[in-house]
Parts: sequence; C-alpha cells; structure tokens
Amino acid sequence: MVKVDIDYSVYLVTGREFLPPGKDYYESLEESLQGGVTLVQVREKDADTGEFIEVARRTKDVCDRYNVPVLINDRIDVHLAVGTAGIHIGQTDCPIPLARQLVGPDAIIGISIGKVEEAHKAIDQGADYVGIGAVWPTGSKDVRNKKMLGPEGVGEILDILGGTGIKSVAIGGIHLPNLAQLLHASISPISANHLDGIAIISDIVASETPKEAARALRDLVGSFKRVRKTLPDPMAIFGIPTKRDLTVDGLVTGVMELIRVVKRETPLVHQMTNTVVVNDSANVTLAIGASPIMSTHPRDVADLSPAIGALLINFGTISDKEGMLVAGRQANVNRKPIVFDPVAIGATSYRRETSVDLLSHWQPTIIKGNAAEIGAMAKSTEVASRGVDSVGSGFSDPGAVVKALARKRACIIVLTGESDYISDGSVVLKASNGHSYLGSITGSGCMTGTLIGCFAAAARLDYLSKKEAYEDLSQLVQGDMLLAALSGILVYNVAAEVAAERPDVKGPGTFRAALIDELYNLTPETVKERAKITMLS
Ligand SMILES: Cc1ncc(COP(=O)(O)OP(=O)(O)O)c(N)n1
Ligand SMILES: Cc1nc(C(=O)O)sc1CCOP(=O)(O)O
Repeated sequence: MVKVDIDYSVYLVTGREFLPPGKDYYESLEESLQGGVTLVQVREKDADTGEFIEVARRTKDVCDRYNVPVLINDRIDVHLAVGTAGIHIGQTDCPIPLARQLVGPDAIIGISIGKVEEAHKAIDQGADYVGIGAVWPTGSKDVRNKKMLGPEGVGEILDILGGTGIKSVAIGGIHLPNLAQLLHASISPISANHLDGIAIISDIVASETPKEAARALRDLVGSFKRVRKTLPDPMAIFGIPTKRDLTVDGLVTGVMELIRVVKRETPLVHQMTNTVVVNDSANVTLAIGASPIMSTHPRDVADLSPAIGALLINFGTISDKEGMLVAGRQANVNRKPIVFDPVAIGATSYRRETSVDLLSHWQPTIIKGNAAEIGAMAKSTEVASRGVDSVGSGFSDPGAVVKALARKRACIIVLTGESDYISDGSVVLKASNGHSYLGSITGSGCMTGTLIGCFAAAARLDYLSKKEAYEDLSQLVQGDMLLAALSGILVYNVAAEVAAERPDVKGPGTFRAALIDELYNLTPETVKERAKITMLS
C-alpha cells in the first residue's frame, strides 16, 4: 500500500444520528460525494464492532466509486478489517507511536488538537494531519470541557504547523455563513499558514440537500485556496484585490480617486455608534458625499445588511450588543467591510469582554483606536487609558505595534494620535496631518472611524466596478482596505487643517462647524497638496 494523496478541502465526518428524519445514510453520503466532499471519516459512537465494520465497509464501497479516501474514527481494528486509508484519533485514544506500529507506515494518521502543546506533540509524533477544534460551539458533540478556539486560536496553532508539511483541518460549528470568516481570520500571524480544509458533520449530514451543502462548502474552500496560491505576496493577509501602486504618490492618487468614488456612488454606511456622536457622525458622512444609516435593532440590522456598503461598530456607549453581534455576522456573510472602533476598551472589564464576544462572532476588516485602545487590543503595557483617552507618551515603536496586531487579527489596524499609523500586516504607513483643535471636540476619533467606514464602502464598490473584478465568495472583503483606511485618516485631518486656518474659527465650537463645511468642500487636489505620508515598511 502507498500513502494516498489526500485533498482535505471538505472532510465529511459522518453522523447517522444527525440525518434528517427519513433520510437514508448511504443516499446522503452519495449525494455529499456528488457535491464535492474530498475525504470521509466514519464516526460511529454507538455501534458495536460488527455494525461499525459493516457501515465502514459499505461507506468505503460508495466512496471508492468517487475516488474519495475513507478514514476511521478511533478504531484501529475497524480500519484494519476494512482496509481504509487510515484513522483519526483523539488525545485520549491510542497514542500515535503505537497506532503507527499497528497501522503501518502508509496509513494516514490524523489527531485532534486544541492547544499549541498538542500541536508540538503531533509534529514530534509524526501525525499526517491535525483536526483543530473546537472552533465554535456545536450541537454535534459535547465540547463543554474544551476551550473554543475561534479563528484566531486556530491561527496560533497554524503557526506551529507552518513548514512542517502536516496538513490541517478545522472542526466544530463550521457552517457556510461563518466559513469565509474562519478561513480568513485563521491565516496564521507569523508564517501566513492557512487551513487545508474543514471537517464538517451537521452542515452536510443534517441537510435535506447534502449535495448542495457540500458543493457550496467546496466552492468556497477551493476558491480560498486558489487565491492564496496565486498571491504575489504569500504573506499578505488580504487576497490582493486590485493592482496597487505602493508608493506614496501612488497611494495619494488612490486616495484622490476614492474621494471621487464616494461622491459618485454615495455608499450607504451603517453606523452603530455611541450616543455622544451619532449626530456628528451622520453629518460628516453626508458632508463627504456618503449616506448614513444609524440603525441598532437586531432585526433591523439583519435586513439592512445586503443594502449597505460598509458597517461601523463603535462601542463607546454599549447598549445594543445584540444588534452588534447580528450586524457584524451579517456583514461577514454579505462580504461587507466592518470598521471596529473599540472605544475605551481598556477602561472596563465589560468592554474587554464585549470586544472578545463581538470578535468571536465576526471578523473586522479595519480596527481603529487611539494608543490606549490599540495597546489594550495588543495586550501591551506601554500605554494606559483614562476613560476614552490615552495617557503617557505612547508606544516606543508604533509602527511595529500596528504591524504585529494587523497580522494577529488578520485585519487593517489604524492607530490614531498626533501622527497616525496604519498597517495591513505588511505595509506600515505614517500620516502626520491634523490640528490640535481635533483634541478639543468630542467624538473626533469616532468621526475618523465613520470616514474610514465610508471609504471602505467606496473601496469595495470601486473594486467591484473594475472590468476584471468578480465577487469571490471566499474573500471576506474585496477592495483596497489599506487605501480606505488611509483615505479616512487623510480626509479628516486635512479638512481639520483647512478648517482651523479659517479666520472665522475662534475655538472648538466654530471649529466643529467649520470642520463639517471643509469636509463638504474638500477637493482631491487639496488632499494631494497637504498629505504628509511616510511609508515605514
Ligand atoms: C477531523 C477531526 N477532528 C477532530 C475530531 C474529534 O476527534 P476525537 O477528539 O477523537 O473525538 P471523537 O470524534 O472521537 O468524539 C474528529 N473526529 N475528526
Ligand atoms: C466530532 C467533533 N470534534 C470536535 C472537536 O472539537 O474535536 S467538534 C466535533 C463536531 C463537529 O460537528 P459540526 O460540524 O456539526 O459542528
């Protein structure tokens, strides 16, 4: 026997107990193979040995017709009796070295892991692949004694596996609506290693139409893997959406174009923001030519999602967490950019917990914060917070902080301050426009988040309007989100400079009104003339 070459893309773990009433197991299995399942594990928790062997044998007969390998869950004796491609074992099952002796060198051995230490052990012991879980809660297995990893936890484990040749699938609570989020957000921070596939019970087995369920999963995983393989920069977090001139001049030209796109397309920007700034946020949105909608009810936000261009979630006065959970999840499902503004996250444990909860439900595209907020997200002790403000002199190396956090969170990070720092995990930009009056009006940072949201919507629309563009279901967002973040920062700060120079501006009150006027009147050319950008890496 030779070790079979396995495609882990869509790995069906069987579960006869989860079939819809009246659905035959073998019929469901065959339909799922027709839909594109690439690997099958026979998992029988209640069958006695004879029944397990019979189910495994018939399962293998069906899978053989589709050239799809079969593995056996836990039971080496059943694998040996039926002659399947290998086994899947858990942490408390037969240890890998003994299993290897029993199954021989050519059988596939996969092991369940949920911790970094278990990943190291799987490497040392020569596993062929690992099943990383549980990603999310699931009704298919009692995982209450396990830590839910979330996509970020999966990414930490993927970094350990990077370069070892060991394949990886994620398991637990994976369904079509959260699949793009999982694939994107689990790209590992250091080596940009990504999942080879997903292991699924209920999304396929419990479906009345397993062929369609399997096909949708297969298309999405296939597309994701194809995009990753063809990236010019394999370390990039985002699939490169469009050609980009990565020079300061090129970026400024891109910002000028996005300013025009906002005015032309008037994107609808859904903002769940705090009560202090709702009115100002809506006004700055209108001033640059976008259209605001400030809805918060969970039912309302779900219905709105297909129509919006981008979503801003700012939890300055958290009163609508349910709505934020739903809105973010729907934005991921509909592939709309999400700007997350974790206002004063370091100030209270409730804010920290809420942030963890929100970010385990959906993947942000851009996180924007001041030094205290970004410091809290990066678990840095360099900067402390007082209410919504930062105290102290800031980070010693802000560029390194935003770059590392961008890789860890698989999103763009914007750090605001006297100078602003923006990173997509590869490039780091420093932008140094602005005026001290911005520190004297309330909600200044929140309005920056709003404008970044407007430009994120524009960047997506701009990309999708290009001749060569197509909507790729495996990409959480498309469009140049680094450029969107830079545009929001530049437009806001340049408008502030122009406003502050006006003779009628006497202090924060007149400045606030003048700022909205200058956002309204701002031209791409003025932004070009005044932009102070440095590329740090
Ligand atoms: C691909 C894959 N990953 C993980 C598991 C879980 O296996 P295990 O920990 O042995 O738990 P049981 O499946 O035996 O309940 C799996 N089966 N497949
Ligand atoms: C069998 C299994 N093992 C898990 C682990 O975390 O090791 S989670 C799980 C159940 C996966 O089922 P579903 O796709 O329906 O969520």
